[in-house]
Amino acid sequence: MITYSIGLKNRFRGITVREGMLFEGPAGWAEWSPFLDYDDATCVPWLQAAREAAVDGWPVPVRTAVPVNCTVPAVGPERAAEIVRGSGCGTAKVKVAEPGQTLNDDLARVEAVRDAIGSGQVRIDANGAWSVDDAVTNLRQLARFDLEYVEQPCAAVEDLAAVRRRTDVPIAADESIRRAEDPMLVKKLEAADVAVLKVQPIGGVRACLEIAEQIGLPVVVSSALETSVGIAAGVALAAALPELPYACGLATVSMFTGEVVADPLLPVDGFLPVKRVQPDTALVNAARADVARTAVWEERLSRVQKRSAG
Ligand SMILES: O=C(O)CCC(=O)C1=CC=C[C@@H](O)[C@@H]1C(=O)O
Ligand SMILES: [Mg+2]
Repeated sequence: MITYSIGLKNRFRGITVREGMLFEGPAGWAEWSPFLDYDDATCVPWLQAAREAAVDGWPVPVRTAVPVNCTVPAVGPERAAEIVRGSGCGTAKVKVAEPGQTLNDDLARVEAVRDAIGSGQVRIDANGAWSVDDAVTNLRQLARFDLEYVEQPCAAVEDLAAVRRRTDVPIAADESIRRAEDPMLVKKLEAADVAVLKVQPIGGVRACLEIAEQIGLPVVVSSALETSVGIAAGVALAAALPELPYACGLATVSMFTGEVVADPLLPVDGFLPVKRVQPDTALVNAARADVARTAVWEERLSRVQKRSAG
């Protein structure tokens, strides 16, 4: 059992360091890395996903490579353009509505990304930060950069449905699926055009495949900001889906300042290869968390294990 602690190049989702655990089972390596602000109950599906990776393995892939977007955090326009140009990806996902920033910050960032990517696709993610009215007015301005879709403009699924009826920009549901009691509400309320699925929060590749089948929407597989060990599970899902019409949000390894795998899952010409990965001893040792953080994670794991067994 390894606990890792790796810095992020830019603040993302309010964090600058990513922590998690890695372990090996008969089927291969697994990552368990629920965000630190999640309570124990929320961490249970994350553990199911790790068990699937370690014990059961993943379904047979139907493709050998997965198209991916580059992910642009809430940085300034110059840095945003640099990230896009350095990625080699034909699709970019841009974070908007960052706390403490303004619509003008978003407009400048999305404009820089549109310029950098040329005729490629630009999608944005508001992480549920807008009200329905704010979403409609902000999208009216942001739509001039030709958006592929907006991910989770508002927090409530009813609000997603309301925005969808008042804008031409397609809507993707992320938190409304991964953090909802009933992910199928998105379908019932016709709240989205695209379903974003993340393997760890949803409880594994097979759990995601089931949702994909039931929800009847095109799926974008996205990362939960993992090392290449966790990203491999997302790639396995994307590789097993019968249809994959959009680029996936799995090119996040480059957001880390370190890695645990010698041949990391970084995109080449906008695609990730479908493969399992193996941690490298020297890289793992460099990424290893200190004694205090390791103890925190070991306690967390044992609490969540008890909960998930009971
Ligand atoms: O989708 C991507 O391009 C990368 C993954 C990503 O954006 C996220 C990963 C982890 C936590 C989330 O806040 C965030 C998201 O909301 O989609
Ligand atoms: Mg999202």
